Amino acid sequence: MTSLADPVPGGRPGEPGRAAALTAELTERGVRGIVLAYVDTAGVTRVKTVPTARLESAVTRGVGMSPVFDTFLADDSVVTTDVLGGPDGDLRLYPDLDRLVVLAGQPGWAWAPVDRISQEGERHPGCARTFLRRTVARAAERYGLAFRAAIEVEWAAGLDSAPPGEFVPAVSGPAYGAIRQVELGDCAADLLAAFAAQDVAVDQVHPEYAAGQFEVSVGALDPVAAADRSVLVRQTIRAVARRHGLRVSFAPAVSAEGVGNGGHLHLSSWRDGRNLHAGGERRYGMTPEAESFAAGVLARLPALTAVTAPSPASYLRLRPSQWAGVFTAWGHETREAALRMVTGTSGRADQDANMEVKPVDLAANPYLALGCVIAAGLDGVDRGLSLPEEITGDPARHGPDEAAARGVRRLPRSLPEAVEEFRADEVLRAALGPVLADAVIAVRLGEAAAVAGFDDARVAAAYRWVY
Ligand SMILES: NC(=O)CC[C@H](N)C(=O)O
Repeated sequence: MTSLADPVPGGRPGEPGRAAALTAELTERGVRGIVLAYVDTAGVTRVKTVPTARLESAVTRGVGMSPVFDTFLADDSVVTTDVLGGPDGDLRLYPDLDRLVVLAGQPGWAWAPVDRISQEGERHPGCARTFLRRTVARAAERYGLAFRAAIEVEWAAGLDSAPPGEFVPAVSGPAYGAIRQVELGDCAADLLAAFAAQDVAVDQVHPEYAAGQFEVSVGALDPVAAADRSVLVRQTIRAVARRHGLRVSFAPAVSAEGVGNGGHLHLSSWRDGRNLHAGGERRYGMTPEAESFAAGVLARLPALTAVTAPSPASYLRLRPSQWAGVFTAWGHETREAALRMVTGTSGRADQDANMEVKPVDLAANPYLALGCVIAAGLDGVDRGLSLPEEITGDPARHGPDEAAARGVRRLPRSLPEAVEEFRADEVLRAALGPVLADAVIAVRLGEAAAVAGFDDARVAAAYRWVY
């Protein structure tokens, strides 16, 4: 286990000088408190907040929080593993000062992601952010690889004045329609201003397919920063929307029917500043290593689903022909393939080429999802895997025999099915380590048990407002 003697990026205990200077600057800017955020195993963002004057103390000594949240469910009940879930113990939350942002959509507040560290100064084996950082460091040390990642964020805008628990779309009009853009225009403009003030590089914001649905795509960063950014983007959307009388849902399925909210993950692997997904001799410019990386991800998609689609509501979204990518297939710019090779505009492939993993939603803990996808890719590199034949069109149109002949499988249709795949996956479990792997299994089975006997509408309702 790593100790605090190793550098903790950002919130380095023993950096009181930096924290003091920052405290003065934040106070000057009218920041009253800092939101300290992390994402639990179930995918719920949990926070503590401290007054700005306590930042220095938070940076040097951390802020207490029980480890019990590692096995919290989305409905705030608790399951247990051999080592997690009891009432004992405490952890310290250390804010990462490199990622501290003054929140433009929540005047008076700043925000920072945290690492969770034991009272003795050991890294907590259940800390998802530490897991992702460890995975990225392993890729650098062992393979000389670095990554760039971005997580798309889809959300449904509902009226805050709707009866509690209900979703009433805040905008009307067709998918991708100008009507929706006009109806959300003031809020979207404030959102763009908030993102700009927070240094979140936005590629685009647009009305999406489902009722009240929008999407924002942001620029790629190193994986830990990309996961942090995904949490910050949601905090920002929620806060700005609220000031416009809107309530937002990032749930995989806001309603039982129709297209859901995805959290597609874009990832490229790099060596020595070169994008390995461009300029290579394999299909669509992939280098052999990028192809093996992609093939490793493709091979493990059924087990990855337990991490990337972690909610019972995820399986309302993961249905064929709804752009969620529910078959183990890859293609070039193919919207129904679980793995889509994106080559970008001609002339920019060396910057833009990446792979998009679609069966990912925003119930997923972004640190666990990115770390597990990277671990799967690295295993593909280890094994020198090649990609099978690509697909075009919707795999759903193939009968079972043809699909089997092409090696195309439907991803798990339920959380318990996904858990069975995950349980059998030694590579993912080893990457996570036993504490986190057991937490994933216990929490997923707990979520499945919590909705046993529910019909689809009740499942959608149970998770509509928690992520
Ligand atoms: N444009 C899109 O890619 C839509 C994605 C879709 N909403 C999903 O659930 O993944």
